[in-house]
Amino acid sequence: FFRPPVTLVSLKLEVYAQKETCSEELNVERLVSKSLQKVVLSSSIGQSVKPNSTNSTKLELIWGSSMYHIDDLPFSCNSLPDVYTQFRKSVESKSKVRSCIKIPTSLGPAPSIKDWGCIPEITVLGLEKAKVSKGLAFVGGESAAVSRVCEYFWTKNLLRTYKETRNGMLGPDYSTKFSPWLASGSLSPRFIYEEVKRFERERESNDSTYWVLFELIWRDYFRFLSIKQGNSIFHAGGPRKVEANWSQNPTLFDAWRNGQTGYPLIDANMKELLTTGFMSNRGRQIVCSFLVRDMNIDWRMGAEWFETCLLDYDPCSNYGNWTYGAGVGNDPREDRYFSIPKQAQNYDPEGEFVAYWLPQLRVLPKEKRHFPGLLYIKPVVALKFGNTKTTNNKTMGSGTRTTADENRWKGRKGNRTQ
Ligand SMILES: Cc1cc2nc3c(=O)[nH]c(=O)nc-3n(C[C@H](O)[C@H](O)[C@H](O)COP(=O)(O)OP(=O)(O)OC[C@H]3O[C@@H](n4cnc5c(N)ncnc54)[C@H](O)[C@@H]3O)c2cc1C
Repeated sequence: FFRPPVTLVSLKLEVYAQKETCSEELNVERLVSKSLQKVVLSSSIGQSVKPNSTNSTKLELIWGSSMYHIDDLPFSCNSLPDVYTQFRKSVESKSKVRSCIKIPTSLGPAPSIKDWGCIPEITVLGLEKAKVSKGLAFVGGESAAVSRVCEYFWTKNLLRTYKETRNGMLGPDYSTKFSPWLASGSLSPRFIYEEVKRFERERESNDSTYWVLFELIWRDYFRFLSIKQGNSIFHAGGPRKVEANWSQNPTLFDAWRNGQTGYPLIDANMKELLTTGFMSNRGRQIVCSFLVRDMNIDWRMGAEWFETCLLDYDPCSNYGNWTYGAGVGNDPREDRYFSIPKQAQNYDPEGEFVAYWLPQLRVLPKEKRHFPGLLYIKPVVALKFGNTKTTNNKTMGSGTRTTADENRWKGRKGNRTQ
């Protein structure tokens, strides 16, 4: 599936798309380019013209997905720093974010294409519209994306407080919710950068206004890392080739993906993902840690489930974050355990989030909602560090991975995950 952010068939018969970095996407680029060379064109008088080197339709790939342009990095992608902070400090001091290109006043007439096809209604696909009162109703396209930037920054003034609210889990406004538009190419990170800078000039400049850029630099970092690390971001051992004895227990994995683990914080997050295609960053870190640390399940199964469900799925950010979460990413300091009792206490102290997604918990007093005991599903695994609220985030080591598990996985995901 090819999702070019901008695809224009001009009168010169060129197709423009954004340059991708990961192997499956690069393969699609090659296939599209090859197929375009075979496109038979109609001349102005309606005759078929044989494609040749001068008249065949060309695929023009343009770098456009990151905030810092790849050509403006102070190092080549192959010598990218292995630690995020080094990358961030380097680009912040040595590179400049390019301005957005001005929108042309006119693009000329649209090419005459008889049948554009149509996008099927979701009911035709056997799906139903989810009824979610506490979330953002994502609408596709650039206009909706720009409206969201305008709403979040200017109308609601939420950029001022982003750093304090960004770890929330419930509602439309604890974080920007820009990611689905960024992933589909409907929103440029350079546009967000310009709007942040304008906000800082016209309203206020503080830690929160900076923090949106800080997060967008993470996004850039994962994209550039995918060039440096190639397919190793899809491999069990990750870029560091860590040997670990992961399980692929289907019962445990199904409990996780269907939100039936017996831990309301995990189940509520997984139900949100299944229903809406979105999950907060806090939720993603918690369910990832639970899958790999408490369940010891192969992190790639989790990453692939996210790939299936997420509206903002992007191979670089998804597999990049999963490798970090599983402790196989290039920076071992990011190898963290998220204690469910502690996360529940800090980020959902009133049990509002879990009660929203798991209505059966609403009758319980707030302090019982995260550990409802016999009133809820029996936990499918015990927590590594028990149910105490005082457990700190811990760094854990990993064991040795078996060849049998590795072979089973190869069958599912092809070459990319060898
Ligand atoms: C296991 C896991 C998987 C993830 N998979 C994806 C994915 O497939 N696609 C995706 O876009 N993000 C992914 N993320 C990153 C992050 O969770 C989402 O970008 C964020 O939750 C989107 O919500 P938001 O736009 O409101 O973020 P905000 O908090 O408002 O952040 C603003 C923007 O910064 C970027 N950003 C923020 N955090 C991160 C991060 N950790 N890594 C990379 N970029 C970040 C995003 O583009 C985001 O839109 C993943 C994180 C984890 C822990």
